[in-house]
Amino acid sequence: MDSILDRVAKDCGRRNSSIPSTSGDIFEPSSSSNGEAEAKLRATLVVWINGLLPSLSLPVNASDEELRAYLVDGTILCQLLNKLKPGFIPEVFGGSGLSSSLGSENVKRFLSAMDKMGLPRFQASDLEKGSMKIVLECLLTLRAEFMPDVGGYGSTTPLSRKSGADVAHRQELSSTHSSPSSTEGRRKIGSDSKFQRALRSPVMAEPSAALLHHVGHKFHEVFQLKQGGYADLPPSKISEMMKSNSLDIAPTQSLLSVVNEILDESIERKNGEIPHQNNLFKTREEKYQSRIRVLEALATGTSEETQSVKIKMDAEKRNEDQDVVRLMKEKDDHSQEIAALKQELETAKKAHEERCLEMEEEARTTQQKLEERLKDVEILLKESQSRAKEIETFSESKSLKWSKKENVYQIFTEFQLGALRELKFASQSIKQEVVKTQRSYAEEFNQLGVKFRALDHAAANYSVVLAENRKLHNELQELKGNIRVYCRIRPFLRGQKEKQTVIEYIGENGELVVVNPSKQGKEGRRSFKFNMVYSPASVQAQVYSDIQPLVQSVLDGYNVCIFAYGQTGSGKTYTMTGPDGASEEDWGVNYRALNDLFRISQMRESTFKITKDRYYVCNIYHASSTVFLDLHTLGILSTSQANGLAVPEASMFPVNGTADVLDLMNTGLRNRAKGSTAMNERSSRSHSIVTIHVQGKDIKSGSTMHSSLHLVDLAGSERVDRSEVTGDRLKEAQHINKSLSALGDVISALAQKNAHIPYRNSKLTQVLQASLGGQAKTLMFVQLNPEIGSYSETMSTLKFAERASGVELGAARSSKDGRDIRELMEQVASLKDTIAKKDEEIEQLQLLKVQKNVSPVANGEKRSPSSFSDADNEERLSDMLSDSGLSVGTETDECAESANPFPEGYKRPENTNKHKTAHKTPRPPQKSERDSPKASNGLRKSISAANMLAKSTKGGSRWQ
Ligand SMILES: Nc1ncnc2c1ncn2[C@@H]1O[C@H](COP(=O)(O)OP(=O)(O)OP(=O)(O)O)[C@@H](O)[C@H]1O
Repeated sequence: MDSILDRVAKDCGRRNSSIPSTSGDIFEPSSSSNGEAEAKLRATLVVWINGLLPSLSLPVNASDEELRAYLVDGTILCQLLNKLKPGFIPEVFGGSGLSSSLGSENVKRFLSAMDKMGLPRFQASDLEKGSMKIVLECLLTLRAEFMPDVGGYGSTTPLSRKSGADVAHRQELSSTHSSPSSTEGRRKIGSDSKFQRALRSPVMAEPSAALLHHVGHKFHEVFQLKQGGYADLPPSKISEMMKSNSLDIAPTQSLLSVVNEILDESIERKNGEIPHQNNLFKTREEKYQSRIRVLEALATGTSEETQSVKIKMDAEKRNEDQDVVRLMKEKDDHSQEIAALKQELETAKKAHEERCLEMEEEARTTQQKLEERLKDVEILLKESQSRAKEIETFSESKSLKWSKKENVYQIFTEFQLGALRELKFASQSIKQEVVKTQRSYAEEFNQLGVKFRALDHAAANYSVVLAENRKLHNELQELKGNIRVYCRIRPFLRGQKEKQTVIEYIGENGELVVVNPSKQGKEGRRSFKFNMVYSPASVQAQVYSDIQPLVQSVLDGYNVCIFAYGQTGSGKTYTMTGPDGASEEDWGVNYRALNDLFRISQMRESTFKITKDRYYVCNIYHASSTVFLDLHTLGILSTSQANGLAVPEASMFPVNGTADVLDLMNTGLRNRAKGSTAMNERSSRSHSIVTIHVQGKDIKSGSTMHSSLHLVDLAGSERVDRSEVTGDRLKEAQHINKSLSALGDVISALAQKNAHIPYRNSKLTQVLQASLGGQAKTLMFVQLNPEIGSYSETMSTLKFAERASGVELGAARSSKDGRDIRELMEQVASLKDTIAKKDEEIEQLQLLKVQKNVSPVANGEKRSPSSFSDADNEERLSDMLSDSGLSVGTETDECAESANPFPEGYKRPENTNKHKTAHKTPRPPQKSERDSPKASNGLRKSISAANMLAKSTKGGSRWQ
């Protein structure tokens, strides 16, 4: 079967001379060759394609192969179709270098689109290498489909003159009519146009005109009146048409065209639904074709032939009628089917419309939401934009700031780098210097090491030398027998408001600086140096630990005297005894010393036997009365007595331990006179002397030892104006001061090494004579009150102490290990000398006496020895004995001044006369004295002289 193109080409060729062309380009009379026609056709198509896709600018005279080359990848085909029917092929592969697979995919899509539209198509292989005719035919069909005005195979209006917009407009119209609501209309239009096309086709152009002319427009009327498609014609109409002989006289071509159109429409309608009918139609088409050919032959053939043909045709016509009936029936069936389908379509359409409405509603809501969201987003966007602007501004200012800072830092860094360079330079030079210094330092260090070693050696030597010095100094002190002076400063008392002190400095080596509050600068300062100075913070144990060796030396046979001196309230009793009701910790020197003596004597028991421990307490009141615990006779005896006692033996009590001593001491303390002054609430109004007398024997050597320990707490000196005392208390104070000044005189005399030491000026000095003038170890506690108000007393106390520290007593001597014999020997020797001197003096006295006895006679005032008063005699004798080293205890006028010198509860000794006599009686000569004939002789002489004198006055002697 010839293709449309062939037919067109043939028709063109057949009629090009007789039938003038009313159409456009391709139907113009050709040069009789198919090639030219094809070329024209191609050109027309190319122009059309270029019109739709101007960007392509395909060459108009492109050959088959050239066109193939353009179209082979299907891109242009798909684009063309999309142009005609937008979005019909959703995805088109394109671009240069498109792969063949994608190209073939494009072609496939184009072909399937053609199938969908029910348009004839070519095979993919045709495009690749087959006949381009089929391809061009297909494109022509496509053009005709979308551009009916132009026509399928030709156009009255050249395509190139039609704008793309017109085409698009038509397409739009077409698509508008193709909406579901106007499907029918579209079909009608489509059918109508096809029919019109068939009528207008070049094939039909001339015959149809002729036919119309010959058949009196019948056929034309039939088909012109037709509205809608052939399928829509009612069966009655069709049978009417079939029966009418208008068809018989209708030109073959017209019939053929109509049949073709009907078939096309049928195919169109049934496409996809009844594929097998296509074949049927095709067969039928062929049949008609043959019939047409027969009819044509008839038109030109003989009458016989016509007859036979007519018969044949009648038969065929009958068959055809039958076919028509059958077809009509089929058509009815199909109509019913179509109605059902229409109904179905309606329902589907309704459902679809509902769904559309729903979807529209949904879309509206979604749109609203989206709009709201959009608004929100817009607001957000605005905010973000403003924020972004802000940030931008801020960041700009920041960056400006940072850049400024950067500049500053840069300058600073540069400056620092410069400084660093300088520093590096400096550090290098310093390093060099350091290295130099290190070297020199190392050298110096070595030298220093050498020097240090030498210094260390010297220091070691120095400490040795220092220790030796100290030892030597002590030994010298010992040898010199200086009175040791320990100064103790009382702390401020509780409740004392004024706490300004006169003590400025306390040195470790006994230095003390006192400042005068009324004087400024150097003048107001006075420094002193003693063996020891105790600060107010010092405690009893510490103080005692320093004097302990002294106490121990008592058991080595030394006489020791410790006495406390100071103004009233300066802490003498505190140091010597301790505070009232003292605990063991607060015990004073007295308790601790006694305790030690007993402890050490017990420890030495195996080597040294203590044969006699004696203890007595002596209170000197008003410096005139002496109270002994046993109320025995009172008297101050010679310090030269072998037992070293200055009081009679009768006053001694044996003690066996500390407890006994404590009892005795407490009794003594109770008996001690006390009174309250403005300076001290519990002022001691008497001197208190505690004496321990020790006698012992060395078990090995058999040598004997006797020694004594005096612990003296003097009554306080006081300025009566400050102590505000009156009456008896004033007298008391005056006496105390007197006895203390007597002590001061003795100390001064001793310090100045006077020949005459006025021991006898007071009882106190007489009692202490052995310790102050003898070869005893003597220690004085100088007590100070640090108050500013006591400055003058403090100064006089310190001056006194200074004088005392200068007193040299000579080396202390122990009575142990025969020393007493040596001492006695020496004593004897000196006594011998003294006695010799005294003998002479006595002789002189006797001479004097004789002269006196003679002179009264001569003067007429003869006076007997008995005419000397007791006092005169005692005085003279005492002086004589004192000068000769002997002392006689006398009860001076001071004693008489005291109305009742005994403390309460004590009675004056009964044997007053005896007492008086006794203490005026010279003591019996000692054994050593008796042993020495010369001494005893001299002594006897002196004693006899004394006795003689005594007898002349009182006639009694203690040593009788
Ligand atoms: N070192 C000290 N530590 C604490 N208190 C002290 C010290 N020395 C003295 N005292 C206190 O000072 C006051 C006076 O002391 P104390 O009676 O011993 O003086 P004194 O010199 O004996 O006086 P007086 O001569 O009038 O008898 C007392 O209350 C005593 O307890």
